Amino acid sequence: MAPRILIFGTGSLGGVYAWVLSRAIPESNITAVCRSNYEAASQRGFTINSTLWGQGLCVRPQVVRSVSEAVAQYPLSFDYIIVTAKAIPTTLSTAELIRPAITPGRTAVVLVQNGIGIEEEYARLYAGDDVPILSTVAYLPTTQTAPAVISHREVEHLHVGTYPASGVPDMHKRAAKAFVDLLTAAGATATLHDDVQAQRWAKLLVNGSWNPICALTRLRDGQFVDSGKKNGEENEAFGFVRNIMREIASIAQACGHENVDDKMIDFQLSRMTARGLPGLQPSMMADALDGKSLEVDAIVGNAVRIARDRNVPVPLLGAVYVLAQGLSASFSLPR
Ligand SMILES: NC(=O)C1=CN([C@@H]2O[C@H](COP(=O)(O)OP(=O)(O)OC[C@H]3O[C@@H](n4cnc5c(N)ncnc54)[C@H](OP(=O)(O)O)[C@@H]3O)[C@@H](O)[C@H]2O)C=CC1
Ligand SMILES: CC(C)(CO)C(=O)C(=O)O
Repeated sequence: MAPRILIFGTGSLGGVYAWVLSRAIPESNITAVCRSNYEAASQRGFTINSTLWGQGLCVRPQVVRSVSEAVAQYPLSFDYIIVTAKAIPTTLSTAELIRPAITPGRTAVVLVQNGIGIEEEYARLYAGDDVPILSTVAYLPTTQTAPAVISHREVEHLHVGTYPASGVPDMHKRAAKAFVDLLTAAGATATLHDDVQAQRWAKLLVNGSWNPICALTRLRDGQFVDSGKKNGEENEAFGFVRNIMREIASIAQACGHENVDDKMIDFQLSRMTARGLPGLQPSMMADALDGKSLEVDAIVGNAVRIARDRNVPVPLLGAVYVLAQGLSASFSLPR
């Protein structure tokens, strides 16, 4: 039987994964929890414009406003809950909000979110409940350009592993493999890892640097580097990004991920330089332009705290954290 899937927070990434999964399972098996794009998604479905797959691709999942509405329609039946809401603190946490849709022994929670340490509240809440927590790392540059209309470019790859990496029941490892097999059947690119945390740190090189820098400066990655060009002088903007990546790599290394090194930094930087101008708009920049709360703690603050615990000096990342935190706070002040 085709699995039944609940996508919680169906914006840019969630909309694209709804379309991807609809290539392997009936779209009626996919339920999308939506908020600001609810009207558009329920009336017209999601439209994906992709440089990889083509323009005007449409998917029409079941669209609901809440987890309780989804559960009322399909009680005890979700095999996967894919969390693609932003990893920001809310009064009732996302981990708590999805609880009614979880059937222990059946449902796996798939976290498709950037950052580090984002899995811990789920692992704490569901400890002993036989609920596999799958941690994933998404290379999928997407932006919602209008409600339920999403542009995607360049690359599509999901790294998947259990959280934690070891000491979990075999059933959790099987759930991770089954999810990778499902994406593969859908024609997507997914890699199964016994321990996905090194991949998380490798991606944090990109998100911990570019996301806050682009949010703070309102410049895309290529535009930011271009802003640092001076005749005959070293590009300070490029050097700044590299130095932040070096700080993130030194935290990763202190956590035992030695392959997050200068070579990997060069690789991540080369992806940006290959793109040219104007460059990519990271998801945190999209939120800053919309005046929304930023994923500051998931993407920067947690790494800074790990650095402090391990006595790793991160002066640049620490400064970026304080500034991005201030920017995020500014959006909730009355003007
Ligand atoms: N965009 C990208 O290129 C990439 C993003 N990521 C990561 O993936 C995650 C998702 O990012 P992205 O898709 O860009 O985010 P979006 O903001 O585009 O989508 C998140 C969606 O979740 C909805 N949502 C949040 N809370 C609720 C709720 N309580 N009930 C219903 N809906 C809710 C939001 O609604 P509303 O509009 O009302 O806020 C929004 O539609 C983030 O962690 C991001 O860092 C990873 C790789 C690439
Ligand atoms: C930088 C990017 C697009 C990489 O996929 C990303 O993860 C984000 O926008 O948050």
